[in-house]
Amino acid sequence: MRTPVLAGNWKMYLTPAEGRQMIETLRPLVEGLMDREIVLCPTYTALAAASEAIEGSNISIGGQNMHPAREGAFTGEIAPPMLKALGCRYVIIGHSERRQYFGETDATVAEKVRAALTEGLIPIVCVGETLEQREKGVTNPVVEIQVRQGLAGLSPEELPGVIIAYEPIWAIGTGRTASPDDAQQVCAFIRSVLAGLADDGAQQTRILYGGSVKPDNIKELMNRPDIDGALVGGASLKAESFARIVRFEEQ
Ligand SMILES: O=C[C@H](O)COP(=O)(O)O
Repeated sequence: MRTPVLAGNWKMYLTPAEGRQMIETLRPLVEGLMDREIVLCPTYTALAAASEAIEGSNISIGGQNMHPAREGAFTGEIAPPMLKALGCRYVIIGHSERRQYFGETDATVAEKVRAALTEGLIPIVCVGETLEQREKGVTNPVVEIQVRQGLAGLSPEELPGVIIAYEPIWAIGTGRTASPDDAQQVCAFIRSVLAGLADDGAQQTRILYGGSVKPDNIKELMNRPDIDGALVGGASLKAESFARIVRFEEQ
């Protein structure tokens, strides 16, 4: 039995005050839901306010990225122990926006995954194909390379400590969601790739879907056997819509 994960990625939105307000509104709407993990990933500057605002609740926080080193002369970067010190339990690694705009590769993803696990952070590792790759019919090989290289060097025992987020790039922020069946197909394929790395571990590893997840499609997505939750962008900025997603409630 895999515990569902509903994670909100605020990207470069919400100031500390706006983030705090969002969490204060969210808390009563998701209170008592202990059978799922509820995660918010604010900007670095909103992490401290979010950390205070979630205290005593069933909501956790995570970083959107981090540097793999524990410290060093890396202007503008944030180290894993700094995320930990702010109360983060999770960290998103290799989001397609990081890969597209900031030159992240499967090799840097692998380095960061290792650093996150060493620090006791749960990495949410993002993979997914472009529209061009989907149209060429190469989704599976593209995703397989990202999974294998991004998780390179992990032992079979470490695998269940990682969360994979399948996010087709063409579905991010476009309002165009992969159909639940298409998303299920790729998530099942990812699980088969994981099974090659760790037989039992693959059954325990959570695989999320991301890309225009909304209250009106979450239920259908969660009905699929290999989709264990969602990584939500736009719809996680408002407490009401994120709460509906967390509760698997259609509008
Ligand atoms: O990290 C979240 C994804 O990029 C999905 O974003 P979206 O829900 O706005 O499409």
